Amino acid sequence: MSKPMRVLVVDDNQDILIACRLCLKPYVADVMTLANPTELLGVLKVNQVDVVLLDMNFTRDASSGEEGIFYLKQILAAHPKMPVVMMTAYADVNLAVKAMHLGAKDFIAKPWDNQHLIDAVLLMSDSTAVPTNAAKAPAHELSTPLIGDSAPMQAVKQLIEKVAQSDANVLILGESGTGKEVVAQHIHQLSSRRDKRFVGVDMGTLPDNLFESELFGYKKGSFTGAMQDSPGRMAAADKGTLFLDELGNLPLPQQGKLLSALQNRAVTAIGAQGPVAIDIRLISATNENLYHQVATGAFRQDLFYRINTVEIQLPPLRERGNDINVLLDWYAQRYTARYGRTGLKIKDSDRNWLGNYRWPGNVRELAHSVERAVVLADSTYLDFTQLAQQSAMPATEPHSKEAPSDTPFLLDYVERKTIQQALQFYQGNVSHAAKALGLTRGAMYRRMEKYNL
Ligand SMILES: Nc1ncnc2c1ncn2[C@@H]1O[C@H](COP(=O)(O)OP(=O)(O)OP(=O)(O)O)[C@@H](O)[C@H]1O
Repeated sequence: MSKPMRVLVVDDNQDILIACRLCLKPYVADVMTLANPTELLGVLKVNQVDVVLLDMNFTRDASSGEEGIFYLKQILAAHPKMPVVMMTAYADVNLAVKAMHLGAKDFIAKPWDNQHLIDAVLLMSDSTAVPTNAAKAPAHELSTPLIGDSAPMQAVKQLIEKVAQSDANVLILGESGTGKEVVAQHIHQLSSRRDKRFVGVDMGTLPDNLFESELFGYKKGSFTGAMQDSPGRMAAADKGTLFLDELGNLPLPQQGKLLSALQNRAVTAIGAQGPVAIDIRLISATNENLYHQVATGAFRQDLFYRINTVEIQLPPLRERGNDINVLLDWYAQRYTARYGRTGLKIKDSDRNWLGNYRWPGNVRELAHSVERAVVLADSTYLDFTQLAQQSAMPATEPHSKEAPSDTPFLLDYVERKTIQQALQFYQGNVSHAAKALGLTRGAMYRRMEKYNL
């Protein structure tokens, strides 16, 4: 965390206020909550607030988002530099875009992914430099170590070290949760660009209509609500590293625009007179089969060649042998310390089956499972009972029309099964499955975490 922050959450739903408080408390100095937005300016007057999380709708059943826009304008009129993050339902994304054009720094779709919420808030401590949540200030310490010395991970680490010495474009492939972003950060930190920015962009959640303004930037007055110049994320990464996550989801028209910026090594902001040169190291990642996409025409071959000078394939966790054990210990230590439960141990019998478990969600799933096992632990051992029960559930039951009568939580059962089937249908592609289910990727991950998928 860069500095202790004081966050104000404004939402008329008490459950949301509590959930935000619980989620953010360990990471910030204070989380204030406010159910009545009419008191907002008064609260801001008498309290030091570093970030405001603002709901878009306050009146019961309202969905226009106009209230959120109204209060956003009020905040920015009185505190022009206040970072405001809008909280919006999935269907409100267009409104959220409008809010960002009016000066909001970011938006979070409800239901949110906890890590996304935490990241969005923490990155606001640096929000004056770059317009949105994807820029990370130069850091000399790696935020996450790359745990694991199995043979496939040793090969990956060697490749990381080699490639870090050059400016070659890198494509990282691997299933969801295998650590693609962690690897990208390591490459940056080991490279000569380490003192400059690592700017990450999640292409999977970037709305199509924000692509150009977010990546290439815009000039003040170039469209309604463009109240100040915004450099865009490519320019923000100048001399540093640009990390394009979930690149496989990029629609073809945007692929063309990206390719031309990469070819010309220059970007033209919306409303600008001409291009500005950029010097970036590009790292891309996807869990899509890009070779297949190129073959079917869904991904441009020329763009593919440009981004994959060097390719790093991350093995799934189930193929990393003893790394599972090492990661179990590493995360156990981390979470027992975080929850004040040091001294808890992992039973040998649990280690055995966890070592053979398939870990479809890879390291992300392992980390969440250990955190939950710490929270549920009795006085001696981490409690993996929930994971054991869920992993024993049948993967699919295509011919069974009804849930078993002894299923304790019918809704959860049906939801889990539907998500599982969607994931299977899309061969583990979280973005596609989420889209088919009408969920954001964040909401999808939340459910995958809940059901240990
Ligand atoms: N080798 C590792 N050691 C420690 N933690 C790891 C490792 N690999 C991944 N993680 C942790 O697992 C989680 C998922 O990692 P990351 O976001 O990098 O995966 P990803 O492959 O980019 O996932 P997605 O494709 O879903 O975006 C993060 O919390 C990360 O810190």
